[in-house]
Amino acid sequence: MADRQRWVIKIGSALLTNDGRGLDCALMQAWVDRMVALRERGIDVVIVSSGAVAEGMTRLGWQQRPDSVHELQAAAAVGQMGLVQAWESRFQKHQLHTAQVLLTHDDLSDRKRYLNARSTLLTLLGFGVVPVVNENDTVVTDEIRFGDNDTLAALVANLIEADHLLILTDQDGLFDADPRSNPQAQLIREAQASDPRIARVAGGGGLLGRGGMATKVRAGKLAARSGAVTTIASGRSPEVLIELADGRGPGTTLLPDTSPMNARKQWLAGHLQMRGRLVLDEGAVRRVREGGSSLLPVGVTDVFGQFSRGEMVACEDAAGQRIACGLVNYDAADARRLCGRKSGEIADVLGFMNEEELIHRDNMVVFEEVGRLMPDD
Ligand SMILES: Nc1ncnc2c1ncn2[C@@H]1O[C@H](COP(=O)(O)OP(=O)(O)O)[C@@H](O)[C@H]1O
Ligand SMILES: N[C@@H](CCC(=O)OP(=O)(O)O)C(=O)O
Repeated sequence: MADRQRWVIKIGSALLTNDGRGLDCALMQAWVDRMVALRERGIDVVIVSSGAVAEGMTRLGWQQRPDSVHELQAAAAVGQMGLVQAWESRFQKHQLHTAQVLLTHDDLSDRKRYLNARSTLLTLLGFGVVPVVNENDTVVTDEIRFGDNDTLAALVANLIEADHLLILTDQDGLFDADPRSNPQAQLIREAQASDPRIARVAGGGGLLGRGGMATKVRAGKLAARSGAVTTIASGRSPEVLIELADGRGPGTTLLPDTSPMNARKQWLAGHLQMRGRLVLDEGAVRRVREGGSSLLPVGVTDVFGQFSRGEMVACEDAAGQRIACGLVNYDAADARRLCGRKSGEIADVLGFMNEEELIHRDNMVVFEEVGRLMPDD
């Protein structure tokens, strides 16, 4: 859990559908081949795929995007079939499965549904499945929609605490003016996601998509809340996926204000409910507080509550004072069995081993570390 990265890759309608001429299956295959290469390098991928309306219009033989909401919803329902078929069959070539995940705004604003969506996505990734997310266009109305998939992708990046949000579009990145109308425009290579100047140069989009650059810049700002770095790049060259993984920087990079790790930890602390408590002995308290260490089972004396692997638990000292909280690598029953045991004994005690620590440092927030109070549980 601690050492694999998670990337959300958002692909816009114009790119995916050959500017509305139909799904570009050859380009999709090229992306899929690179996504499989990313997975082999330890990067799990969630795709946010636009294009349902555009593909639905092609399938229904419509030349003009309709104004009526019901016609748009009907087109999205038709086109969504094409999208999922196309993604599934491209991944099938690599013996991998995809999963369709259709979300609405309500799903992410209701706490219970938010946590359910989070668990489902993480479970899918754990099974080696590639989730393909889109807005559930058939049931949303204007008042309750995300509005564009750039925003949806950023919220998905928050949901799964992604390391990276990659927005693939039809331009090389964010320019200092819209390059469609200003051929002299210059590419902006890097900026703080919160910099108001980038919001000023980002304009609206083309005929098929919705948001243009304005929503992509806003998505970068949203994604930064949970520590994700955003890259806006051209999807016409699928090699950008590999270049990014190599640390080369195509397109425009939008950075969180604090370090990605700190932002992610603050997000975790503020957004996940605590499901249980671990009581730490003095040595573990010291190591977690002062030594910057992960929490090992040997330093845990008691476990309270029912929780699953990957859920948030509180860490307390013997007097009940909260020291930290974090995402736990073992469920409550296994954590109980591991109390006081050395990491080398985990496989003997449980018959398997996920990780040698109960909570990895990267998934742990120590109170002083982020200078804020923990959420209520
Ligand atoms: N400052 C800018 N830099 C680059 N592109 C811009 C800028 N302002 C507006 N745009 C427009 O945004 C478009 C991409 O957005 P959009 O059409 O919504 O794509 P997608 O379908 O990939 O979401 C570009 O084709 C471009 O015309
Ligand atoms: N849910 C819609 C998304 C529309 C949308 O945001 O498009 P885009 O700006 O191309 O990412 C669809 O699939 O058509």
